[in-house]
Amino acid sequence: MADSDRHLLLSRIRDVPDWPEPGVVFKDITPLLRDPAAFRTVTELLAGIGGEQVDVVVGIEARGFILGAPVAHRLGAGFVPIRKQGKLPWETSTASYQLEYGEATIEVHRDAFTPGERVLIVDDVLATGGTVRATVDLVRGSGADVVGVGVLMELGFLNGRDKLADVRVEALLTL
Ligand SMILES: O=P(O)(O)OC[C@H]1O[C@H](OP(=O)(O)OP(=O)(O)O)[C@H](O)[C@@H]1O
Ligand SMILES: Nc1ncnc2[nH]cnc12
Repeated sequence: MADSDRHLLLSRIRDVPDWPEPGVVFKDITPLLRDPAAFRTVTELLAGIGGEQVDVVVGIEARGFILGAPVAHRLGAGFVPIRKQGKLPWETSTASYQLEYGEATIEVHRDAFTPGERVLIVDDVLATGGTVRATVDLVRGSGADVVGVGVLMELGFLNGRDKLADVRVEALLTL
């Protein structure tokens, strides 16, 4: 990434100390989304991680939807939402995991993928890696192939990659 792009993105991510609980420094991307140049830059760079052979982009609720959908559009791919428990209307596959601040369960529709489809997973933050690990397992469990994971930022000190040795993970920024 160009230095100018890196500086632009870093300048649009706001640290919010002690949110949602004491001891967590929350990385707020709303200033980045609000800035057309920064938003477009992130979308283009994440699409570049996928390359040309992506059939489906998976976005993880909620911030992964905001980044994943424009990436899918740009790649000419479909979009599949991975949602928090209880939000999807049809039959689902489910996975649970720990977060930096709590615990969560995610779901995907059982017919979301065709076996052999090439999937790019998109999210805003890789922290402890639990969310992406659960997502990779859901996608693979349906018979699709994960070609990579693209995140806007990785919180390196939380060692999320330790859970993801079997998948290609690209972060635009490492903090
Ligand atoms: O690597 P991990 O430790 O699993 O954490 C990363 C996840 O945490 C945040 O989502 P959150 O569950 O807070 O949901 P939100 O996007 O709805 O705020 C973030 O958007 C990632 O999805
Ligand atoms: N510190 C953090 N900021 C924003 N999103 C997160 N997801 C997990 N940890 C996070």
